[in-house]
Amino acid sequence: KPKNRLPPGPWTLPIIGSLHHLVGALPHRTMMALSRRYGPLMLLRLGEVPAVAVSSAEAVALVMKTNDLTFSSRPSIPTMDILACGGKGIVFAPYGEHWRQMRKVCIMELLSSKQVKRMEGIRAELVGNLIRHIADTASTGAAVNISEKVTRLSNDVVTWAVFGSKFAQQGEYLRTLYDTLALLGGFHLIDFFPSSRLVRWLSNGEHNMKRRYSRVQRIIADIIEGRHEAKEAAGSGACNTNDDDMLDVLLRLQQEDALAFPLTTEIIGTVLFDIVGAATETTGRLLEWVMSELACHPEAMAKAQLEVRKVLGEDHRAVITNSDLAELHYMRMVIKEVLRLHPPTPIILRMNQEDCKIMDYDIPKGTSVYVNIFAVSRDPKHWENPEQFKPERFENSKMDYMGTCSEFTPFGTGRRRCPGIQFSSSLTELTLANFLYHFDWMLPDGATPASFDMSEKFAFTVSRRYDLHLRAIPHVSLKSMPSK
Ligand code: HEM
Repeated sequence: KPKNRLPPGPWTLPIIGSLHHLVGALPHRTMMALSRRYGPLMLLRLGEVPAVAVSSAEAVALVMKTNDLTFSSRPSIPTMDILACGGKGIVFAPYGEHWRQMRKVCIMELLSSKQVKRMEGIRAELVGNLIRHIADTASTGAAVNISEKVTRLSNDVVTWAVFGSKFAQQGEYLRTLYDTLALLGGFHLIDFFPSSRLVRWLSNGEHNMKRRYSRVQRIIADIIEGRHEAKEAAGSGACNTNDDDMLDVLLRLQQEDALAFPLTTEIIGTVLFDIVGAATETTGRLLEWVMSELACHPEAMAKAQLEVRKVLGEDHRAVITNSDLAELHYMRMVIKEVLRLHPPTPIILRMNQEDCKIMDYDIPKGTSVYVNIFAVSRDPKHWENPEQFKPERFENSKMDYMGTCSEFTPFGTGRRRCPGIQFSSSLTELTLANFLYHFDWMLPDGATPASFDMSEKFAFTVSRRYDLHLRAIPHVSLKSMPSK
């Protein structure tokens, strides 16, 4: 067999390969810098694991569109495999019949337009609570920790969508989920030397992950048991499928037993973990970066505020709902520009199920593929002044984030594209419109846009390194804040 022609890559060391280029750095930025030197397809040897980094729109189109089916699996990584739970969920599951079934359930039942609509009143209530809380903080003259508030808001919305209103184990469930996700974002030697028994013996990454994940599954099993008991106590007359949260929907499908792969408690627990994990980290991060960029660009902030206040009227509207938002074109351009500069998941993980040739290079079956969408959406070949925050670049442009344009794919593209776009956009737009309508925002004392720290922290998603604190000055009279 002729020798494979592999993509070029940075110099390697014995045993650790290219790991020394990446350890301790922000991987999306380091990979971007390396790819500018070695090309849009770059071979990395992460310990004993061969990986290819994809860093241009042309390469994204070939990998995620032309060869979508070939590259629609996820790599097998020891700590991640524990969360994949033998392929029972969605996010980490390898491509196959089981994933296809769960993806269909996700799109048709859990994240359907009906479910997003069902959450409308709840979103408005939770955003209203936050606006009131910010107004209270503003009246004391203290700064608001935006990072913390938007993370909690997105947690509350998604847990409500999944489990209904507050449930007894919510605190414990979210704490364990966050611990598990934090562990996933960490560095584990075993992920780079999966065949080494010595590393497995020395490293505690897998052990810790198993312990935390089994706690998550136990809590879910308790919640499900409680739900069954409550249903029995309420009797059959209490069924109203219009009010079903995601757990109710899955339990109904379990009872109907019409799926090719019957839903077990473990499968339900895995899917719900995937959805809560995928939703909370990303939407909170996006809102955090939107407010950071606007605070550093007062002219864009003023323009967005003017638009919201003009479209919604200056008559001190108390509650803004999703149906009010259709005309907020500039605000949507701001969101796109932030997704371009700060995609919450800057690297998408894929794996090819077959040998494949891309740009004349061979990508052997089973290679881990790191699609660096961060590098792609800052590529000077496609973006003028790519490092500059300029929402106006989307003016008169048809470019959206639905995966049609390979140079801008913050939600991925192809078969594995994010199924939560509508869920996420409706919360992002509603929250931002309320923030802009009700308050003027200022950097905390002493900070200027030029000196403001915008450094990043990578842990699977990219957040601010330091929480964002802003001072809120109510724009409308406090009397017109959404009432309790
Ligand atoms: C700003 C918000 C969000 C961003 C930027 C984002 C981004 C992404 C990306 C890049 C992927 C991988 C796509 C690929 O492989 O091509 C993904 C997958 C996924 N996302 Fe999101 N996401 C967001 C919000 C959400 C929300 C709110 C939910 C659920 C309520 C969600 C559920 C999922 C699921 C289940 C997958 C796995 C899909 C699969 O593997 O088939 N995401 N997301």
